[in-house]
Amino acid sequence: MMIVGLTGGIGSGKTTVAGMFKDLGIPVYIADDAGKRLMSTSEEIKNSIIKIFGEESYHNSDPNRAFIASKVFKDQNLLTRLNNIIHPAVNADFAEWLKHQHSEYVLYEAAILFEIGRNSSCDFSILVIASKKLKIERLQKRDGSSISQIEDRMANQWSDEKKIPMADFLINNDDLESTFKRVKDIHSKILKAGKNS
Ligand SMILES: CC(C)(COP(=O)(O)OP(=O)(O)OC[C@H]1O[C@@H](n2cnc3c(N)ncnc32)[C@H](O)[C@@H]1O)[C@@H](O)C(=O)NCCC(=O)NCCS
Ligand SMILES: Nc1ncnc2c1ncn2[C@@H]1O[C@H](COP(=O)(O)OP(=O)(O)OP(=O)(O)O)[C@@H](O)[C@H]1O
Repeated sequence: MMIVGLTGGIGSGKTTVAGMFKDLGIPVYIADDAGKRLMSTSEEIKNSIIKIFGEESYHNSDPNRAFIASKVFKDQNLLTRLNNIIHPAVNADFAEWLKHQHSEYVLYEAAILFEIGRNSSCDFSILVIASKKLKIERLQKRDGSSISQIEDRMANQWSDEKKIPMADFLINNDDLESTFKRVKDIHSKILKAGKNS
């Protein structure tokens, strides 16, 4: 089964795009959601996080995400340590999930893909982009985030300029109608590539 990686900077619209593939019948694995779930259910992850960030990082079994975010997006070394705890657990969870899927291909959606070399285990990669102005507007509307909170996260992700040449398919997520057209176009190209291989 083919694995298609879907990524994009914060607020680019990757979850919105993933939903469009889901509507076309494609199984979608959302790595950010899996990471969140595993942080709340795995004692091993919880203990490793508390070791680094202290007791304030959890309230019982609930991670204090705002507290952890306030630390890691200001300190690359701490973010790498957090990634090193969560990513192997997400990879194992994805491998297990994949065993139960029956489709020509599945979509693996993640905030960081190229940054951690995860694209090398994908058959194709899709990058969602939008202008910085649009991303900030959408995030402020969705989360009420401040510009500095958004910029801290952007600083920990590669720029679109760096990622664009690495992606097999690009989606410029301006308006939903043209994005859905592009999704259908990419979907048929992936299906065709699968038939020809
Ligand atoms: C730091 C945490 C607790 C903040 O939680 P919060 O609910 O505020 O954010 P959420 O997880 O919904 O992510 C929102 C956006 O932040 C950015 N972001 C999240 N993790 C990362 C990361 N490791 N590197 C760069 N940007 C990131 C992305 O643009 C993402 O879409 C959380 O993001 C986290 O645990 N991140 C590290 C693990 C990870 O890489 N997760 C993503 C793929 S598994
Ligand atoms: N083409 C679009 N037109 C208008 N609003 C959009 C469009 N695409 C996405 N949005 C809105 O912008 C916000 C961000 O989109 P979405 O959550 O899909 O982005 P994301 O890349 O997954 O974000 P994050 O990086 O925070 O996980 C959402 O509220 C979504 O409904």
